Amino acid sequence: MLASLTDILATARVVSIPLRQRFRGIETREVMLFEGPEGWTEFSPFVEYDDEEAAAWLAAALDFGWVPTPPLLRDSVAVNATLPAVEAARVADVLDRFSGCRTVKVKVAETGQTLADDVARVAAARAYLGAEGRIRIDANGGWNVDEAEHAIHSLAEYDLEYVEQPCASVDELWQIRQRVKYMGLPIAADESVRKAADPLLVARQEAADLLVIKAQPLGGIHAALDIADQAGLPLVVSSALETSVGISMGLHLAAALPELPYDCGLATVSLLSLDVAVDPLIPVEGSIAVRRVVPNGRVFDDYAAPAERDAWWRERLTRCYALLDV
Ligand SMILES: O=C(O)CCC(=O)C1=CC=C[C@@H](O)[C@@H]1C(=O)O
Ligand SMILES: [Mg+2]
Repeated sequence: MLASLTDILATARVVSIPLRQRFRGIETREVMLFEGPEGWTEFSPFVEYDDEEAAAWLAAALDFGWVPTPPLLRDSVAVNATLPAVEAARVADVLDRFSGCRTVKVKVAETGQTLADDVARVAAARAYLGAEGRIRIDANGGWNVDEAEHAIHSLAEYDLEYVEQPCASVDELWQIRQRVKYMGLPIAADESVRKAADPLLVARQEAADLLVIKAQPLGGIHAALDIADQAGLPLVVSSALETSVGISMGLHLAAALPELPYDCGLATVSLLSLDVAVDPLIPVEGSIAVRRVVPNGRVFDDYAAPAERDAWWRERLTRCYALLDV
């Protein structure tokens, strides 16, 4: 038995934090935070996720709050800027918030937008970064194989580091990987890892060149390290749009990986209009120090979720806890 439900609920707080701009279809991020013997931890599955999917996020929160973290191999992690699907004219404004990041991940294939919007956004990111910067794109599975091939051809002139989840299924990823192999452009899997019944299938099928791993969806730092070890592919650690408490979990995962060849997607506190931490985990000269954070009690009060949302999260946590083997 790791933690009792009573202990978890005793310190639990739910906050509702406005985003600076819309990201993955939301404008407010609701998260639940609680404190274990190892420190503060975060449980923040997106609200539309069902209990079965959310239970892995709870396992992660308990792992970070109640189990000592594995040995750390680095004390800071180089991170990328994350550029939501904003119009090209706003790109510089958004990227100014990511101090010193040499890599930008650009969201593409947003519902309601066109390939021309993506080209304009990626071009603006390249103009901002100059020739030395790295650009990766993330389509969140929004293209079919033909659309992905066409889009990749249109965007390749901006010199892409890799393409994250261009298509939704493992089979489609395999196909697009074959089609663009001649370009030397790596394909990364994200949803095919974190939302899959078998997170290792994409690696076994050779449908990706690298994997994006996220601590909360994969059941925590220890579970993610296990998956990383078995996958045998290069890895990028990325966030789940958490507060600094959840980002700290991701940083500890990144710091424990034997190899870390890419900048990590852990700078997303900069997408929030405020953070819960006294000293937020935001990049300084392109890197974030690996440390735990302590929430600011004033944020708990000023940004407390409304009573009915607080009750919803407590009920959700209780149902997810019942699904865990603790
Ligand atoms: O990887 C990054 O640069 C930041 C994290 C990020 O992009 C995401 C966080 C949360 C939800 C996802 O839709 C999204 C992603 O697809 O990787
Ligand atoms: Mg992604």
